[in-house]
Amino acid sequence: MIGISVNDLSVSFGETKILEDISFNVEAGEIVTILGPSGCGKSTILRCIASLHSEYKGEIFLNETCLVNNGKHECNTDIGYIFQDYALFPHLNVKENIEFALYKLKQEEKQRRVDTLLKQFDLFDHRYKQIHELSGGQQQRVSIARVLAYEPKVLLLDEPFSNLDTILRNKTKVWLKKMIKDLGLSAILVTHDQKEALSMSDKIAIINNKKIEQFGTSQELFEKPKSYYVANFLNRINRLPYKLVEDLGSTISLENLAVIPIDKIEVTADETKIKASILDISYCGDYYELEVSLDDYENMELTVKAFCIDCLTSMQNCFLDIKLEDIKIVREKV
Ligand SMILES: Nc1ncnc2c1ncn2[C@@H]1O[C@H](COP(=O)(O)OP(=O)(O)OP(=O)(O)O)[C@@H](O)[C@H]1O
Repeated sequence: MIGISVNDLSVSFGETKILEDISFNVEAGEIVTILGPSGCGKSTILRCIASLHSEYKGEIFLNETCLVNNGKHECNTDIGYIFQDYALFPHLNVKENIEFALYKLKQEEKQRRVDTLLKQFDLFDHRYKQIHELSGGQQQRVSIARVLAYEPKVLLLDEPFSNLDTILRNKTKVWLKKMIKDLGLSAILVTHDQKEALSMSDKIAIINNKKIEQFGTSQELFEKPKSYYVANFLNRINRLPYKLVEDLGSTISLENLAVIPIDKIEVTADETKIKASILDISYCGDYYELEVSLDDYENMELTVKAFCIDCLTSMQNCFLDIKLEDIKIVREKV
């Protein structure tokens, strides 16, 4: 199995610096997700690892082997790159797309490998179809099968679910994660979808302002975010007033912020709790989302979830139960 090390990777396009001193490791067999907003440089990291972009500072290792940063685009067959738009060959059918990179193999071995993949990816009955005759989900399966055909040890996945609808997306996530683990591959997934990152990854790197703001297991980042940016990226949170935290019996220094996930605030009829005015109620199916303002804390506005509206004393006011143990203290800036 192959692990990946990215050490002090910096990339500029012209005068504009996109990435600065990016370092992280993917242990053999791990799935690591790079998470960040559009344009923050996620795909650029993958492109550097795949040697599709070679003008960078820093070093990238596959196990002990340094990918030589010599300005040349060299194809490394240990690495499989699954593109956001699938990048299939439109003039070839499904089978021809999958066998494209296997030209060095003997016909018999090529046939065996392609047939196995066609069956494994549920594409056997579609093997002679042209790419435009396939659904988005089928095209995506062809793009993954085509890469797995040459048996890479490392998979780079650039937003592989972005063209799929919600149902297919969820099914494909489970399937792809199992396949990566079963084959013992190391994988780097790029996404801007926090739920996808949390459910797919062993570890997550969150990019902010050219750098990795936090790197760790999904659980670490979700439960112990270092900064407001990380907390806000992974979960829906409210910032709480300093005075409220003090009134609950704790203290907080001025360089820190107190935050709480929106679903950790309980809406109650208990008048001894924190009084809030209701600004808006939205029906969200299995819960209601309330926009409220805190009457005793400079009318700071919060978003909270209520699971029924019978619990509201009126449609104008409600009371909020906020527990100290649910409050996270994060740094405003790392
Ligand atoms: N070849 C290039 N020349 C100039 N600028 C580029 C080039 N490739 C990427 N960029 C710029 O670098 C930045 C990072 O691009 P990149 O595609 O890595 O972002 P991303 O985080 O993957 O975005 P998205 O989530 O929208 O796909 C963007 O501002 C982009 O415009």
